[in-house]
Amino acid sequence: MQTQNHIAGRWCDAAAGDRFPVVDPADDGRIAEVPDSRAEDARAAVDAAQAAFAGWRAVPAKQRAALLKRWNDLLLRDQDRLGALISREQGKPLAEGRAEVAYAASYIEWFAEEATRANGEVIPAPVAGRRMLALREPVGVVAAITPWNFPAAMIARKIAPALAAGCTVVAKPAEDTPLTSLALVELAVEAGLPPGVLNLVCASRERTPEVVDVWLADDRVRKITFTGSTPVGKHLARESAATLKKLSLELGGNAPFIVFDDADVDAAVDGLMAAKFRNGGQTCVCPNRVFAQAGIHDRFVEQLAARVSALRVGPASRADSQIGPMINARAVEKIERHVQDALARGATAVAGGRRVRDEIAAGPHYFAPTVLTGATTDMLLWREETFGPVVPVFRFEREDEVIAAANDTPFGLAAYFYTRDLARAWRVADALESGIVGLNEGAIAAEAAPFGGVKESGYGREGSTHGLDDYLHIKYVCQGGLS
Ligand SMILES: NC(=O)c1ccc[n+]([C@@H]2O[C@H](COP(=O)([O-])OP(=O)(O)OC[C@H]3O[C@@H](n4cnc5c(N)ncnc54)[C@H](O)[C@@H]3O)[C@@H](O)[C@H]2O)c1
Ligand SMILES: O=C[C@H](O)CS(=O)(=O)O
Repeated sequence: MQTQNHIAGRWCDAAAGDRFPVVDPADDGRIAEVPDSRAEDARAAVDAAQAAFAGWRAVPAKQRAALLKRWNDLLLRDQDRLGALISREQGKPLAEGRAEVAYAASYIEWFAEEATRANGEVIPAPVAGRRMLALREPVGVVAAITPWNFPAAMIARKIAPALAAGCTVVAKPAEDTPLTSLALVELAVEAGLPPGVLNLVCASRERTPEVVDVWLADDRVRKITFTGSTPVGKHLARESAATLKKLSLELGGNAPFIVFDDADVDAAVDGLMAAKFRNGGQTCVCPNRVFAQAGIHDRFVEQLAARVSALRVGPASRADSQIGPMINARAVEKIERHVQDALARGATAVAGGRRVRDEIAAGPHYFAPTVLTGATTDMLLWREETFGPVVPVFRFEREDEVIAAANDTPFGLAAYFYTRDLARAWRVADALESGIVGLNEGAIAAEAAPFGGVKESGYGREGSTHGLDDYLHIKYVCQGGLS
């Protein structure tokens, strides 16, 4: 298990020698300790990335692609080991941990292919004697800051396009889940990544601002790519303005999930189960508010409650666990606060509604998969992202009413709706204010898709052919004297 920073091609402790613990959310048991970095370590990482940039950008794209392909193959070779590590430090069921490794690898494979397609343009000159070109060039040193909920996939979908574009990287994983990122960097080194191209520093929650503030202020860092909460995203946008860095912000969500009277209700329940309970609801694109039209509301709730009540809660060490522990005490406290607030304001729990602690779910961070009916817009879970296994159901009558409700949030990451009316499908897809729309589908994540939000869910796109653009800028070259 790799437990040191990686800077300039060397595995090393923090300069001050401090370390912090990484714990298993299933029981708060200590897994390992990793460096608790400070400003000195952050600067050393930028020094290394800057020193490596000229050489890395000069490597032919096909060679960069070959290295990424080797990295992809190594993740798949070690899928069981990495999946178990993800589940151990993040808590998700083992099957989800393994699936996340494949998901992370799919981004690396995708950008290995995209690396060789960063084509420029020759532009027809409007006047004689000139040759005009648009070149796509790597932006330079990229700082990547990632969350705990998908510790492999989130960092892979940042590092892969950055390296594909010819950028070099300094990265800081979430304090709750650094071990997965360290393991991925270890495999990148095994794949042949040159020293300084990819540098990773770990930091505790307390030391993270000190590390990231160095990167924000350093004008050698030309881009920040961040996935996490909207408040932190806004902080990074403010603080990076002084050196005008390029930004990609994948932030919080508050996804609506709408089921119309004309929907296939069975399919809608299947779609909600897939979208909502992946990673125990700790996913930025999880439905956070479910709207059921009056005609199918009761049938939909009855079917949903039965499915949710049957979900098995337990640690990743049990093969039959479907809902793992939440990441930490703060997460469970927020979920409990949302549920208790909703119940106090008139909601009814038709499934779950409380913490779980039994002989199987023996740790302190479990919450029962929950369905609340009678949800109203004065509840905390209306305006805040619960980030847990809680489904509040709001009843509605008309299409215009539910569109207004769905859009009544500062967030705009994902939205879902189920209908079999073709005209309604396009009316609603057009009207929803989100970067991602699931139409009769709850499982929308894929490396080929442009993933990102609007409004206060951020900007920039990860994955797809658009994902490389965030790591490139366009240089216009005009050659004269040719007539
Ligand atoms: N849009 C997406 O793709 C996406 C994906 C995953 C999570 N998220 C969002 O992230 C949130 C949950 O994840 P989280 O709790 O890890 O988010 P978070 O914002 O607390 O942390 C994300 C990262 O930012 C770092 N960070 C925290 N405070 C910082 C500061 N002051 N300066 C610099 N860095 C700081 C953390 O150490 C971590 O590495 C949710 O809102 C979720 O919706 C969004
Ligand atoms: O939590 C946020 C992730 O981006 C979700 S997904 O795995 O990309 O769908």
